[in-house]
Amino acid sequence: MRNLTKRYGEVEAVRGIDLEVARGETFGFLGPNGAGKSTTINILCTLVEPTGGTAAVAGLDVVRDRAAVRRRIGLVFQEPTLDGPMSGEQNLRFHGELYGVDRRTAAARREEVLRTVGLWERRADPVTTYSGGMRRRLEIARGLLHSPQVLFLDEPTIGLDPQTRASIWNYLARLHETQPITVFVTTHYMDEAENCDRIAIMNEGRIVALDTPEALKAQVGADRVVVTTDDDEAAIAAIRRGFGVEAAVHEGAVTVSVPDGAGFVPRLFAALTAEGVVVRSVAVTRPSLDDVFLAHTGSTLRDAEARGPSMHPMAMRMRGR
Ligand SMILES: Nc1ncnc2c1ncn2[C@@H]1O[C@H](COP(=O)(O)OP(=O)(O)OP(=O)(O)O)[C@@H](O)[C@H]1O
Repeated sequence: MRNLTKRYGEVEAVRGIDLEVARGETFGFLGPNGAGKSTTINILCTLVEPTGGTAAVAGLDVVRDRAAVRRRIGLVFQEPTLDGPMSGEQNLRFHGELYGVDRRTAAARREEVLRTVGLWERRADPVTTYSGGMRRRLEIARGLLHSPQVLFLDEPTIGLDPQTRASIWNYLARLHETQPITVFVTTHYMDEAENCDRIAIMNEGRIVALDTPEALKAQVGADRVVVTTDDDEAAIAAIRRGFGVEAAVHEGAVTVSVPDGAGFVPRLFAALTAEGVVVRSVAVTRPSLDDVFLAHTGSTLRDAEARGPSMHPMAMRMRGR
């Protein structure tokens, strides 16, 4: 994307995005409701034309080479778009015919994607008998059927229980082992964003943060080390002398902020023991992606999740077709 913009009348939904996602990358797209994520994905999927700037997917311009882009992408929406009375395999067969999947290889390809998402044994059962997680996995299988180079997932696990969400990410990880597919995913779940190679946080039409989850968390600042001792005053003095940092008692425990908590703990132990201070417990908390999100957008991911999904033009538009 190069200086990508999209304006809806007075609303500047996307305000000049520059972004490059590498082949084979799992890229997470986060942001509060109304940040412009869906608009951006809609442009990449050729469902919406940009007002300005350019975007290319798999090397092809999303405006000039629209049909070619469509053949190279797979889409998984929040809104279910499966045919319930048909079996899992029939759904895939139907989709394969729509997408012109080669008939000679179609059956083998169906088996491959159904095995990837763990639904091969249930392929003949009507989709109405599938659980929510199984349906979502079938949608992912369907998105993969025509061997896309880029898979777009718009909140693929919303409304699913934590175990099922984890299993879907397992399938996505397994997918990466077998094919060099690029995955572009929006999510409101912090733990899911952790699975991404890199994430971008969007706010008010702009990308406000872009890096690996680890690097983003490191930018937020220090780890917090919380230690309970038999003599907090002596501990605080020892930390000041030994490390030149100020510790303080919060909620009954000595608390200190340091850049590398895990590396600090053994040295802290040694210093306190040398001073005759007995350490009862030590805990290290690292900055979470929620802290990152909060720092950049002024709200937490959980706030964003609690507000729920707003209108999703991509799913609405596709259903309307
Ligand atoms: N078809 C449209 N017509 C007019 N305004 C729109 C349209 N689609 C999106 N917008 C506006 O553009 C802005 C960005 O919306 P968008 O749906 O891209 O955000 P989002 O980050 O995907 O949010 P959500 O997480 O709620 O889906 C919002 O102010 C929205 O109201």
